[in-house]
Amino acid sequence: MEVKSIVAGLFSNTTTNSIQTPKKPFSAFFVPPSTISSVQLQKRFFSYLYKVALSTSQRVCHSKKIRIRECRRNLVVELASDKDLRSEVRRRKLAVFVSGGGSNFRSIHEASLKGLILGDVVVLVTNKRGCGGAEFAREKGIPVILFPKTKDELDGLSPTDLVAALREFEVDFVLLAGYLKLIPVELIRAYPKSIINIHPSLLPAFGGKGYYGMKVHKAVIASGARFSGPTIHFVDEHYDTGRILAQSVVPVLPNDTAEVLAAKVLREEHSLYVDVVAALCEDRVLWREDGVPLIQSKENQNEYR
Ligand SMILES: Nc1nc2c(c(=O)[nH]1)N[C@@H](CN(C=O)c1ccc(C(=O)N[C@@H](CCC(=O)O)C(=O)O)cc1)CN2
Ligand SMILES: NCC(=O)N[C@@H]1O[C@H](COP(=O)([O-])[O-])[C@@H](O)[C@H]1O
Repeated sequence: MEVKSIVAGLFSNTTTNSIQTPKKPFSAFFVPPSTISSVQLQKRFFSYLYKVALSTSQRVCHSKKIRIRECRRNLVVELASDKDLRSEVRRRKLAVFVSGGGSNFRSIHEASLKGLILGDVVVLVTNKRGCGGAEFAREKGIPVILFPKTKDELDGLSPTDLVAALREFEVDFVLLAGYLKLIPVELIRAYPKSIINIHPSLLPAFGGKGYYGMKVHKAVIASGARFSGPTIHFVDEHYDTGRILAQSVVPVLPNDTAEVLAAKVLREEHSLYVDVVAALCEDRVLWREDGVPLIQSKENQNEYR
């Protein structure tokens, strides 16, 4: 029998929307408060419960851990999988790559500060030291790295040095957000299934070399497409050909200009990117056997999208 049902049995008939208290105390352990102090009683109760749960968990649910915490004068016994405990205790470290204003970067940073993302932006990477994203990072005390090294940016890092720098920052995930240079194979090999990019169209349409920024939205309008929207995908060696992870749809209206469409898509990007990064940091991205990545619902572990 799974530990959860044993533990639930301890709290049968109690309402689930309040801190649970035992309905049928253990006669062997439940000594009327008049005999011993309530603190001693609680300690004895916790100890018993922990032994029961632990022994059962060792027999039945090796992947589960018992987390017993005292809530006011009552006991709440919860089951947490290794994954829950790990994701609960370890915030992920994020590197964001930008080339422009950085509104997606700002949105992710603010979501992190609000606790919507179980991770923190620990470094910003850009090919344009004066861009809006880099300025914002400096204002927030986030280190800025220049990449790549070019004739305009002699201080830029080489691919090898970039990988070393990201390792130094203990980066777990790399998020491209308006970065306009090709990510080198050295970084892709160093961070397998850990680099994602947001693109402002429904890939595979309107993607690839030459498709960035307003060029994308102008092409969508000119094509007569009735829908557009952002795509978040894993990054491989080529532009916009990595595995698609998430998309969101935006209607293209007959009198939409490229600028109007860009604004609608960008708004959708901010929401989608925060949701996807939150899933990444909570280990809710899983890979289907045919190689398609799926996002597990936070509310229902049996639902994916
Ligand atoms: N290895 C990868 N690197 C990058 C990817 C990727 O999927 N794999 N995505 C891009 C972002 N992007 C689309 O989402 C993109 C960015 C830039 C270009 C492009 O054509 N760039 C021009 C140069 C533009 C400039 O320097 O101003 C070019 O290469 O000629 C296409 C798609 C980020 N990196
Ligand atoms: N192909 C890459 C590309 O076009 N990326 C796009 O650049 C913009 C960056 O905005 P931001 O700097 O405000 O986040 C975003 O719309 C993003 O989808």
